[in-house]
Amino acid sequence: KDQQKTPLPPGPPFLECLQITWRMLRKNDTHLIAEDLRKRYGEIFNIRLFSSNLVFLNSSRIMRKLSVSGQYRNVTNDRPWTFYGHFICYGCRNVSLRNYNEMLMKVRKMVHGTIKLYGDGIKVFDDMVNGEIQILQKELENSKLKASFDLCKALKVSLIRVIHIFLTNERPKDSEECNYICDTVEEFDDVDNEMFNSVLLNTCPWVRFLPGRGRRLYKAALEGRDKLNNLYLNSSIKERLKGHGKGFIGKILSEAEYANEMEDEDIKGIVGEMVTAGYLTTKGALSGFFLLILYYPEIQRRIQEEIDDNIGSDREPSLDDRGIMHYTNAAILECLRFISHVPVGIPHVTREEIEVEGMRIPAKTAMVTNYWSAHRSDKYWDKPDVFLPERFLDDDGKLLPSEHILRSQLIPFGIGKRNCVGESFAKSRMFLYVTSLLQRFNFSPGENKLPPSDSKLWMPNSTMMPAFLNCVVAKR
Ligand code: HEM
Repeated sequence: KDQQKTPLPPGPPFLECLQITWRMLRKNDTHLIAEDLRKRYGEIFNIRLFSSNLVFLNSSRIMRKLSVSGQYRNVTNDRPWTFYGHFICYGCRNVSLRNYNEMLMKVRKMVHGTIKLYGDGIKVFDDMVNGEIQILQKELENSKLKASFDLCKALKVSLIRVIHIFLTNERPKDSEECNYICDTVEEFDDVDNEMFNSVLLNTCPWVRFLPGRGRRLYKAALEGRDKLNNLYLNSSIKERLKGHGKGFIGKILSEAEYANEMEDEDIKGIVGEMVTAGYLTTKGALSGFFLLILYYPEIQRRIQEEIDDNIGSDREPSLDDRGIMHYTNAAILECLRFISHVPVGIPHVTREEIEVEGMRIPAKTAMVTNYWSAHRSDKYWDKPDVFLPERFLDDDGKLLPSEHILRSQLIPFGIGKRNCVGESFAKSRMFLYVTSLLQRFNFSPGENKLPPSDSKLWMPNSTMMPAFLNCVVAKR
């Protein structure tokens, strides 16, 4: 009786819910639909589908309240069932698709500890990434004769190489090995992404037994997964990497052996996830950043000025420089806000019924963390649809401190118990790539048309990135 008194969050009427769901399935632009609905219904709304509910959380305030505050956090951090998690990730044995329990906390702690960049010192990380950036720089230098260079493609190879070194602590031996690694990672990522978004397989898992698209996709995902496992976790590589205890795989294998709690499937799930999460998101972030500076040459010029004044041209940028590069940091933060690379995050699920701000969210309800609206709402941001790094600077041109109210609205990596474990890895690579490339090159639009500057107009995907990025690269 009491429950009936507390209403569900507001939302559109039943027929409109059906139309909305159909559009989400067809176009995958959940973030844009959700922003329209937020304007009508506010920070929490509900899309009702027969007996189930899909609740949208549309501001950092409400996401923080539900995932961080003690009253809620133990019951709002599970994940929904997905075909991908169940059939490809060995029954959700990676990090992102596990439910919130003691084992997840242990796995997160282990991954955090292993991913911790500065465990071996900033210098080791600088050297690893800078070595790869130098290879990319050489490629860019050779591109000067071409009228238009596909920067997306060059970044892709470079970032896959970084992930490979991060995992194994070894550089690819030669171009043949590098091509094989790139092909394997890309093949896995493409099919992984498609499968993650496949409505057909997520709603009707039995189609994997029938001839047709669903079965083909399922088989391709299994093949991609096994090829990746063979690349990184075959028995001789495991032996070698565990032996030197370096790189993510070496460290996690030693940790797992020590803790004696992880099975082969856990390691495979986690390593596969490091490849997809570690590569795709950062590729999206960097290609988005360089697209934006092609549209805003003034911003490119100001970053270069800051590099010239603080780092100069005689040495490579280092993570130690971050503290003095206020404008560059502001531009990176603004890029993360403006694009919202993972616009609707990974859904959370309630374990028990909860009441929040006079609304009831039943147990087992999927909650969509709508980062897009959190970053584009005019309630929290002045001119939200304008790319404006200055918004993160104070009157003296210094970066606003992280506890500043405006900075607390920016949550591209999520917050609370399920926040991104790769945040510092992603931010560090962004800083080094941006500063190292702008130190040596000017980027300008090429002859071909560019994708639109506003990610609102890009092809929607679970990780947003421009489809291509043709530009002219000139040595400074
Ligand atoms: C610009 C780059 C990146 C962005 C914008 C990003 C964003 C996110 C977001 C929004 C979430 C979901 C948070 C939630 O559910 O509340 C997440 C989770 C996660 N991210 Fe990232 N991420 C990035 C890079 C990375 C990297 C480089 C790695 C690994 C090397 C990584 C690994 C993960 C993992 C394992 C999770 C799941 C955490 C959990 O469920 O407990 N991410 N990320």
